[in-house]
Amino acid sequence: MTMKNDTLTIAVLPGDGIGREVMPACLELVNAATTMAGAPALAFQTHNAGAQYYAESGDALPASTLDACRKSDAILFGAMGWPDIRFPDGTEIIPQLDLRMELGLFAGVRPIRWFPGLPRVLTDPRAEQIDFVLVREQTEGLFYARGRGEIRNDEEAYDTMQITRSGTQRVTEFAFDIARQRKRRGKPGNVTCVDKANVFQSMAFFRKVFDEVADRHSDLTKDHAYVDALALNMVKKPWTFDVLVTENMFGDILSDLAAGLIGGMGMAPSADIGDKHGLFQPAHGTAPDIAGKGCANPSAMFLSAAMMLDWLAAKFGQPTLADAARLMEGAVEHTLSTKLAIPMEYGGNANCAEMTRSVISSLSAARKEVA
Ligand SMILES: NC(=O)C1=CN([C@@H]2O[C@H](COP(=O)(O)OP(=O)(O)OC[C@H]3O[C@@H](n4cnc5c(N)ncnc54)[C@H](O)[C@@H]3O)[C@@H](O)[C@H]2O)C=CC1
Ligand SMILES: CC(C)CC(=O)C(=O)O
Ligand SMILES: [Mg+2]
Repeated sequence: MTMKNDTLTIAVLPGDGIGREVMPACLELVNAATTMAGAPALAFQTHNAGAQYYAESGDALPASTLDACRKSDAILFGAMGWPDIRFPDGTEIIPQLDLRMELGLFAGVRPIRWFPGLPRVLTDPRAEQIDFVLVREQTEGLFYARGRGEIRNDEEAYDTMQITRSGTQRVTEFAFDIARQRKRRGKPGNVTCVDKANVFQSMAFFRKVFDEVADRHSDLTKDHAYVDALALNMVKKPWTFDVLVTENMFGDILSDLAAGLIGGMGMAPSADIGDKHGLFQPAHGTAPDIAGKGCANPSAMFLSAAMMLDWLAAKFGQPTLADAARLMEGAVEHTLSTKLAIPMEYGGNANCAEMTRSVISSLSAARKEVA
């Protein structure tokens, strides 16, 4: 695909809570990195959505915002939701789930890797080798129940899990693609199907379709794990993981557990990818407990934006955008490994503004390392 003109349009949705704090920091860094890399200009267009906007306007995801997301080249998303702001039926305002459905963002890509300089949560020195990708199905699974669940009476409530052949095939194919890309960089080239096929028919079906897809990828290996044992091994030996693929709800839970392995949500980026669209957001939420204090770690937002630049580089054949992504990752790594700034999330003194300043000032060092 070629670019329509010289500029790529990025729909920016800061959202709520710390989403509004880490987003401006991120735009500053992306501007600095793309300029340094000589990459095409990105036009950021900010749009309203989220719980706070709902409280002001009565609309959580305006049609104009959704339309802008559809028309944009990529979407950069902070975080949305606020426990005290709810729809009249009591449900939480989480427009990101609507965006996933509306834009067909079926693959939640959640890489977890340890960065030199981070305090080790796990005592085993092999924890420094943690580097795996969790691929979460995002358009069905147990989240299918959203808006469909039923509290039948004061004694019973029901939610339904949906697993389809097409939904499982596409996310599994996606996971094998990632494993192949990683294998080229020396990783094992293995995909683990994470399920609960010993109990649920839906999960046995997920595993069956996974196996059919795996048979088409003889250059890669596969295995299976029940989600409970997988959770155990995620804590005991996460350095053995390569690519994991799983259902929506399991993926939601495991991705926060995975972030815990490297010390917190502030280092956990993610990408929501579909056939046409890509939305990039940290895996964390709006963090009401720290919002407004300026102390959020913006690194997950930075690393999510780097994933966006890589995705745009591949989509539009613009390698300088990938160069900018390497600069951003390198700058985060340099900041942490030299202890130029230690995020408050990790017991340091660097608030969001200080982390941002340090990462931007580390771009030059990252450029020397990349060269
Ligand atoms: N993708 C999204 O927009 C998501 C939205 N949410 C929404 O966010 C709200 C809060 O949810 P929680 O369950 O509290 O999850 P959360 O991810 O917002 O926070 C969990 C814990 O991690 C900490 N944390 C998260 N990001 C951090 C960062 N960048 N730097 C330092 N510490 C960080 C928070 O302070 C909190 O202690 C809810 O309304 C929820 O629905 C939750 C998860 C994802
Ligand atoms: C608010 C949630 C539904 C979203 C979430 O937790 C996530 O995307 O990880
Ligand atoms: Mg989550």
